[in-house]
Amino acid sequence: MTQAPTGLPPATGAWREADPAGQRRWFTSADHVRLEGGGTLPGYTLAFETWGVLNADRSNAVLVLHALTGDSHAAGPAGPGHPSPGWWDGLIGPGKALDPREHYVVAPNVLGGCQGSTGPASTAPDGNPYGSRFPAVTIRDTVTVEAALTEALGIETWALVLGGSMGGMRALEWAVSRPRQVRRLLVLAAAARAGADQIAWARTQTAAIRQDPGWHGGDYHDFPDGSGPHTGLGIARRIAHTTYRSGTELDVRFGSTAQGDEDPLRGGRFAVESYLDHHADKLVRRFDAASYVVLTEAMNRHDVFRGRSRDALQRVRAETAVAAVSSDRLFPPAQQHELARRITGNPARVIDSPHGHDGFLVETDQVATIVRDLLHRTT
Ligand SMILES: CC(=O)SCCNC(=O)CCNC(=O)[C@H](O)C(C)(C)COP(=O)(O)OP(=O)(O)OC[C@H]1O[C@@H](n2cnc3c(N)ncnc32)[C@H](O)[C@@H]1OP(=O)(O)O
Ligand SMILES: N[C@@H](CCO)C(=O)O
Repeated sequence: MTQAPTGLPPATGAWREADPAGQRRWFTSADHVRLEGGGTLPGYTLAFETWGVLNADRSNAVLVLHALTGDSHAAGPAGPGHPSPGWWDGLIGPGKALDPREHYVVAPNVLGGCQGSTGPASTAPDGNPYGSRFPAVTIRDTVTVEAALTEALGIETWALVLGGSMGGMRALEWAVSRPRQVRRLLVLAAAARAGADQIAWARTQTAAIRQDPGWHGGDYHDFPDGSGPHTGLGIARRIAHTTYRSGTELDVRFGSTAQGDEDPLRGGRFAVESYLDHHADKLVRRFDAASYVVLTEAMNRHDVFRGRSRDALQRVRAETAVAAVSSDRLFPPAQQHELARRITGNPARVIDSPHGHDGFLVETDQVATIVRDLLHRTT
């Protein structure tokens, strides 16, 4: 119950051991957190998974940060609490770019999430779900609580911090706000701040959730019938998933083909509609709509320059790589080239992929090459 996973005593907080069959553990802090937007949390829990062992001089720790609907299960097979295999299984494991025989890999579930960390569906101190009372969080807030987990794990400096999309925002914020703690940095498919186009797509999604009669102002978590804004969340996912893939990919894969023996002339679906329905159904089964809103809005507020000088990126001390996906229409490569130039003076690496924004999840071989190159650079 109070044993730190590395065998090290936690500086603050308490550890709770995991699913008996899984690797997931929880770090709980009773520290009161003051959030950037003015809200507060009277303590919090972060779920996380680890692979490998922290070495004697604590120099081999790697922080892996997930995207919007990801979780702490970055690697390994599906199992209890994890209906899918790890989302970066191609990157983490023996013989892979992040090898647990060499690295101590840590993957926390984000604050505000719904896969073990404190979020709107969690129980507040009064015994009821936070629901609409869950405060607004920012990417900086997520880093603040991850820094507490870092300290509790006995890690002073990360050998590498990496992530894509929202994970890339978190990684960048780590390197800007805590430059001495990040020796290497990999930002994939993310930008220094959210742009109007990303905020606009996000707004359409959060509006779909909030307009669902099941939303009830965000207070639906304890309805005994399990009802909630499931339709709105499904619509949000359909919109989002379209932005996560390229138009060319969708055209090549699906064209205007009908789904199975359905007839679009008689109310049946096109194959691409069925594909989006499938992704919507899958997300609704595994994700909380209020977490989706909280985290989407955290991404909208991402801005490493807020309250800092225009030279904020000059704070980064890490050996840095920024990577773009060639067909990303949500975070277009121009954003990563600009970010890379401002940190390193060079353009971003480009992952050649037809899969759009999701390329950072799909093209693990190319991501692995970038990780290996970065790890082997001398600093
Ligand atoms: C359960 C968890 O905890 S997962 C948490 C971590 N997940 C994430 O971070 C990201 C969430 N997932 C995703 O974004 C994407 O699914 C990715 C990027 C991981 C996978 O991308 P890809 O491998 O390219 O998969 P793709 O987009 O082609 O989708 C494949 C699915 O669509 C289904 N599909 C394909 N065509 C159709 C169709 N015409 N009609 C219905 N379904 C279809 C496939 O059967 C497959 O289903 P399955 O995933 O249930 O096996
Ligand atoms: N498809 C991924 C990436 C989003 O940026 C997710 O759902 O988390």
